[in-house]
Amino acid sequence: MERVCKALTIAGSDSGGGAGIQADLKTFQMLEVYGMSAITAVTAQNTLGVHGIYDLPLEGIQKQLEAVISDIGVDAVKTGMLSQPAVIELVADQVSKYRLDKLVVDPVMIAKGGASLLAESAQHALRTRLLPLAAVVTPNIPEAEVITGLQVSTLADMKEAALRLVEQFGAKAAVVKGGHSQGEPTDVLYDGDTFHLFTEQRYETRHTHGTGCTFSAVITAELAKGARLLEAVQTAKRFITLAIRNELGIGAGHGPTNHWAYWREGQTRAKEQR
Ligand SMILES: Nc1ncnc2c1ncn2[C@@H]1O[C@H](COP(=O)(O)OP(=O)(O)OP(=O)(O)O)[C@@H](O)[C@H]1O
Ligand SMILES: Cc1ncc(COP(=O)(O)O)c(N)n1
Repeated sequence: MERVCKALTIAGSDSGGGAGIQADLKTFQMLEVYGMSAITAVTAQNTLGVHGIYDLPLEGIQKQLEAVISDIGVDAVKTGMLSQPAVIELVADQVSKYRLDKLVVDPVMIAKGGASLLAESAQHALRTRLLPLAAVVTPNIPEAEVITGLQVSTLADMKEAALRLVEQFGAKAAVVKGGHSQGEPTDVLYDGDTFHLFTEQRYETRHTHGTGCTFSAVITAELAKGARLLEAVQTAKRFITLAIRNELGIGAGHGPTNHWAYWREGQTRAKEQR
């Protein structure tokens, strides 16, 4: 029997299917990783925005985590929308208790449409409880600014923010994503030792809902398979670039990305080599 790699996402549900739990599970599947979820909140959401947020009771979140960790096992785990400070405390406790060292923290704060997905009162717990446990943290530019207190405009600022996330806040590595910058989107990885830059062409499209979730889900899936962080980020950049380039044109607002584009490219390449 083949060895099955398993990844868990702890995040919010996006009824529209483009971000959150749904984006994470689709991404895991496309990378041949068995996906599991612990839902923190249910959002009523589509490409036009977030129309309602319904937090789950803490007990329900804890039960989901214990159920999957105790029986199925987890090779890597990621966090997305955590909503409230108590959820961060709970997740930090569980990650420590079960020694889940391949932890990818996507510090989701605000949805594309402007809805808040993390209470301001939770920022302290994010900084002090979760970041020190992270194998890698993957903020976009506004999130990096909130966490570090720096103003991030240039590539040098992105590097400084990534450095601080590691040296000051205790993450083992950080990727500051450049989707919100001007010009070519460059992502900056600092692995505690070296900076690595990942640049691709910018695609002018409104279909970028869930890019951050998808990007961090690829990193999680690749770490679950045993990839090194640098390789995992390289794969994430390729995956998200293809997912944006091959847009699906769904919905009247910020549509989802194409979660099967990377897989399809692999299929095409395999056919050509036959
Ligand atoms: N228009 C674009 N063209 C190409 N790549 C992009 C574009 N927008 C974002 N990216 C890439 O997508 C990934 C996610 O970056 P981004 O900064 O958008 O994250 P995010 O804001 O957390 O996403 P979201 O909040 O939509 O989930 C990064 O690799 C970034 O460089
Ligand atoms: C449940 C959930 N998690 C994360 C996001 C962030 O994605 P985006 O910034 O693209 O709206 C979201 N909108 N909804």
